[in-house]
Amino acid sequence: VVNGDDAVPYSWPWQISLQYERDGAFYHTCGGTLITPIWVMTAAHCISASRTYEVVLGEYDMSKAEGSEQRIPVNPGDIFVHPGWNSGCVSCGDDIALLKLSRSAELSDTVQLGCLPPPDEVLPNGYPCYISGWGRLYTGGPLPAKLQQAFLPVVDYAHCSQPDWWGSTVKTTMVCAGGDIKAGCNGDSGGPLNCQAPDGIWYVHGVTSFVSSRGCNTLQKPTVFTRVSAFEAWIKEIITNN
Ligand SMILES: CC(C)c1ccc(NC(=O)[C@@H]2CCCN2C(=O)[C@H](CCCC[NH3+])NC(=O)C(F)(F)F)cc1
Repeated sequence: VVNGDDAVPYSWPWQISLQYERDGAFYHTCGGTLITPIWVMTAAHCISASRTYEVVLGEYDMSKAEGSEQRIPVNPGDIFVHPGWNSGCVSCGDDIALLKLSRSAELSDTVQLGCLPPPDEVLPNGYPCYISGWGRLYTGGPLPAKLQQAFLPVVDYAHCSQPDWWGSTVKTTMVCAGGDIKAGCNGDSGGPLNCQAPDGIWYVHGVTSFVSSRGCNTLQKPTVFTRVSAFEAWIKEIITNN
């Protein structure tokens, strides 16, 4: 997250860290959202068939064990990438995947479920949301130890698809947010775009998908998220049938 700040510890308790194994150790590669005690939603582009994954819940400061962490392996056969995903075309959309954990997470003050928005709900321009993640602090920069967050207002499709913004690269199955000095960055992929409804409930409206290859916080290139409300039938189908 570029130009964000340290989140209040465990204030986004559905945020997870997706980690892959290399030489016996695990490394953060993407964010994700716990949507049921045993299912995690992340981005399809975070998944490589050849890797072994683990989900870390109840994480805050990656540099120390704080006692709330739960490390749960993901079995390779329990990774469901959206059938429409094309790894050579992030702008084609469908950048969403579901991971079934090898055991249920224990819910607590530090580990909670993220709520899915009403199906097909599209937020208006300027709606206040927050991105959270352990992605780079600036383009090409380091990963933070502590979970970061940044205020990222929605940029509606009419604005986001303008020629000098994302043009035809953005689709209506995506949500844009930001476009100024705050942005997601590499490593935030798969994480949530958190938006509070008038009744005070937080909903996860986006799965962090892409930023400009010219730099994470490029003006008029808002962070682009998979629009969760466009995929609720698929999410329900996968969870119901597996
Ligand atoms: C023009 C369109 C097809 C297009 C749009 C944006 C990009 N962006 C990028 O390639 C930048 C540079 C590093 C990774 N990255 C990204 O945007 C990657 C997704 C890459 C998927 C493609 N392999 N996502 C992220 O870094 C993010 F924002 F989710 F945290 C690439 C292509």
